[in-house]
Amino acid sequence: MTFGLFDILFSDKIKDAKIIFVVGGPGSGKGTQCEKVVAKYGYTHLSSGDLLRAEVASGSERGKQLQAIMQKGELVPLDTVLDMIKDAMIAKADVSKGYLIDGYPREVKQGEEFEKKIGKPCLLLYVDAKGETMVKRLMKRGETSGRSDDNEETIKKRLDLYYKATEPVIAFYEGRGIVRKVDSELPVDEVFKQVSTAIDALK
Ligand SMILES: Nc1ccn([C@@H]2O[C@H](COP(=O)(O)OP(=O)(O)OP(=O)(O)O)[C@@H](O)[C@H]2O)c(=O)n1
Ligand SMILES: Nc1nc2c(ncn2[C@@H]2O[C@H](COP(=O)(O)OP(=O)(O)O)[C@@H](O)[C@H]2O)c(=O)[nH]1
Ligand SMILES: [Mg+2]
Repeated sequence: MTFGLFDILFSDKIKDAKIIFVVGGPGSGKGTQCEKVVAKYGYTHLSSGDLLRAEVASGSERGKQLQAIMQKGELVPLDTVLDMIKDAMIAKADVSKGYLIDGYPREVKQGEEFEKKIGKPCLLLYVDAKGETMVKRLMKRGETSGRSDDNEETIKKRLDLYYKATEPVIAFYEGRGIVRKVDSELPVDEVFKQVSTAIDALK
């Protein structure tokens, strides 16, 4: 691997910024909590799903391929998501004191690659809700979201993949002592109190 001047400047800039992984099942409330963190703490919110949907919306050839994968509830190639996150982080590097990386890592390998190319997270916020709760919320969101993956069949696949591939991510970072679990069965503001406690504890 070679490092260009650009990479050195980049790692220098984000060295002091806090990186928070926000992990939880589909529909658990990650996006909802991240918006509130942005409002209170001024962190930069980067939703990997939103970045991918923006690429799809651009109508590019790459977007078409992504759309097909997302429609099936599968994971897009690791490098694709990571490059998008990295570019978005660079774009905000001058103004950002912290980053919320929402919906990433989806599997342990994604976390390892992120750390190699970008940096280490200081916290993993685990947004926890029951499977039936998540399905209910997504079906409801699907009435208005316009998201082609908010349908019963794809929701089931996303949930299966979450339990299989993403839950091990939480165990992996528990080993490092940086996981804080919030109970997303509670009302949004109660969940946010737990989120705030976890963020306030960062030094
Ligand atoms: N790191 C990521 C993030 C997203 N995706 C793809 O993008 C889709 C939508 O991602 P996201 O918006 O994060 O959806 P959910 O996890 O279902 O979360 P949300 O509750 O925000 O809908 C996923 O099903 C997957 O196909 C991916 O492959 N890799
Ligand atoms: N009742 C309740 N609904 C919530 C809560 N958090 C999120 N929701 C709803 O659940 C749906 C999914 O939330 P979202 O933030 O998009 O979850 P994400 O898929 O994890 O990003 C949305 O329609 C939210 O309004 C919560 O704490 N309580
Ligand atoms: Mg979301």
